[in-house]
Amino acid sequence: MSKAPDHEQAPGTAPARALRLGTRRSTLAMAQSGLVADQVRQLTGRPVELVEITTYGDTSREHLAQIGGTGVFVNALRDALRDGEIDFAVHSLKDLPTAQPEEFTLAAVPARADARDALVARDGLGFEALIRDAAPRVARIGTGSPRRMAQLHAWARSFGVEIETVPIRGNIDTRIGYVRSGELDAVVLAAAGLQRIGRLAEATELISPDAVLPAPGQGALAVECAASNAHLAAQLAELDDPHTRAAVTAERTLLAALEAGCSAPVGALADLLAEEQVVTEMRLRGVVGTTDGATLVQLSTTGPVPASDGDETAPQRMGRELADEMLAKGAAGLMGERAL
Ligand SMILES: NCc1[nH]cc(CCC(=O)O)c1CC(=O)O
Repeated sequence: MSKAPDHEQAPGTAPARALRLGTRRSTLAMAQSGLVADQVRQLTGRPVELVEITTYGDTSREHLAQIGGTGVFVNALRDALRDGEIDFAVHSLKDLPTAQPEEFTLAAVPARADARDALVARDGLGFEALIRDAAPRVARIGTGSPRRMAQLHAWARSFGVEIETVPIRGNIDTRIGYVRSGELDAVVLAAAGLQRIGRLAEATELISPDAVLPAPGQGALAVECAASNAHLAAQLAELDDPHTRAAVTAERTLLAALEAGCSAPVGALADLLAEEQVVTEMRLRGVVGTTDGATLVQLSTTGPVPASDGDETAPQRMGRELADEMLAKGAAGLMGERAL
C-alpha cells in the first residue's frame, strides 16, 4: 500500500471523524469486521470504530430455512447504513442476496480465505472413517444447510453408506458443542469461519470441493457502503481483490441465474488458473440437488478471463452459461423440491 492517506490532518483542523463500521456481535462477525477495520485504518489513516448491530438472524431461534434465509443477516446492517448510523458494513459474501440494491455499493471484495467446508468430527475422524466407524448405526451429522445435506448424503452413498443429517442452529461454538457433548458425530462448518475465530485446528477434515462444493461466495467478505458516499467507496475499493471479485461474480451469477436463494441447495466454486502469476483461465463448478442427495446435477466449465482489469463480463457470462446448462439438465425441478 504505497498510497498516502488523503485524510491527513491539516494544521488547526479537527481530527478526521472516525469511520463507523457496523458489525453483528457474534464472535465471527466481530473477527471479520476487526480484520477489515485494521485494513481501512491503514488505508485511510482514519480511526475506525465498531458499532454493534443486532440482526434478526442473530436473535431468531428458528432454523435459517424457516426464516427464509436470504438476507436475514444483512438487512439490519443495511438499515443502519441507510439511516446514517454507520458508514460501512462487512458481510459474509455468501449471506448477501445476489440482487444488489442501487442505494448500496459493494465497494470491495477482499482476498478470499479458504472457501471449503470443514468437518469437525468426534475422535479426530475424517468423513469416510467416521461413517464407517459409526456402523451399524448411521453417523449423525449436524447441518441445516440444504446444500450441505444434498452433497453429504451423496458423498456417503458413494461409499455405500447412509448418514443422517440433523438441522442445527447457533454460533460456531454452539455447533461444535454438539460434537463435544456426544450428541452428534460431526458438524460441518465453513473453514473460513473456523479460521477467522482461531479454531481451524478443530477441523478433522477440510472437505474437498470434489465432494462438497461450497456456497457461492463462501470464504469471501463484502465491504458495503451507501452509494451516495462515492468518496468512501473509492477508498474502500483499495481493499478489493480482483481475482476474488471475478470468482465470486461467476459463482453469484450462476446462483442468480438458477433463481435460487441462499438457503437453496446450490454449491458453486470458481478457481482461477494462473500462469506466471497472471490469471488466464477460470474453472467454474456448480451443483444443485435434492436434499436427500439422491439426484445431483453437477457441471463445470472452463473459460478465459481477462487479466485483473476489473472486467466482470467474462465471469458473468460463465455463470449464466453454466446455469443454462444446469437448467437444461433439470436443475429447476430439483430446486422445486427444496423444503423451505
Ligand atoms: N451461513 C452462516 C455463515 N455465513 C458465513 C459463514 C462462515 C464464513 C464464510 O463462509 O465466509 C457462516 C457459517 C458457516 O457456514 O459455517
